[in-house]
Amino acid sequence: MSDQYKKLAAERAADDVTSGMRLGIGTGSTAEFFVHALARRVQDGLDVIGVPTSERTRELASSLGIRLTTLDELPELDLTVDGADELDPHLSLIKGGGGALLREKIVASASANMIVIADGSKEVATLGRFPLPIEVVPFGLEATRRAILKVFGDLGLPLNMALRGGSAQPFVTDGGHFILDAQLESIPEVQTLGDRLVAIPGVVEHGLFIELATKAYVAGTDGVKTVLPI
Ligand SMILES: O=C[C@H](O)[C@H](O)[C@H](O)COP(=O)(O)O
Repeated sequence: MSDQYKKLAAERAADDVTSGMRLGIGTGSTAEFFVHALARRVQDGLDVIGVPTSERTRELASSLGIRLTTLDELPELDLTVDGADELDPHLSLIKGGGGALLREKIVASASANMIVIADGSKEVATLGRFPLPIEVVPFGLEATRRAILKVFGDLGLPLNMALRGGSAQPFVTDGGHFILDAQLESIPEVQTLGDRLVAIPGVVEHGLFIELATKAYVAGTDGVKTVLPI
């Protein structure tokens, strides 16, 4: 069922794309529906150029005939369309469930607008039910882990964090980093937490996307609704 809603939201976002746009193209199962919808429009003559947010998305978009480039070639984009693991009424997001948060955040930050596409299960009043992905450099992992836990302790958050993939075979991101997933239950102060995390030297990025999304299409039994940040 949720696949059907992901597809509906993705197709609505594809309708917003106009010829000449420079597009950031997201990662994940919802973004894949967008790539397919966009490819159909490209086959019908839509002229766009895209910057993918992961190798996975690059392969899919390229195989479907979408013209691609890199952010170095095209450092300013008109619109990024991407999924999310959670979105709140301010359109603050948790992203990175698929491990692509770093490139996704760089691409979204280089875009004038960002549309989030999601099924209704991703909507929450307060972020935190979904484990927060934190991308870290492998060097000094244990020291970085302790520094992160210290931040959680200072902010009264649960000290509950796991290395994605496990220590025997950690998941490695496109950038060659590891991911720590923090089960925080509820994050009342997203900005404070984000600021404290990026101040830790071993932290590359975290999955909190704050003031990046300009609109969301959220699909459910009542169809697709447009959400603007409050
Ligand atoms: O790293 C992955 C991305 O942030 C995804 O956009 C996010 O995890 C949502 O993925 P999905 O659309 O598969 O639920």
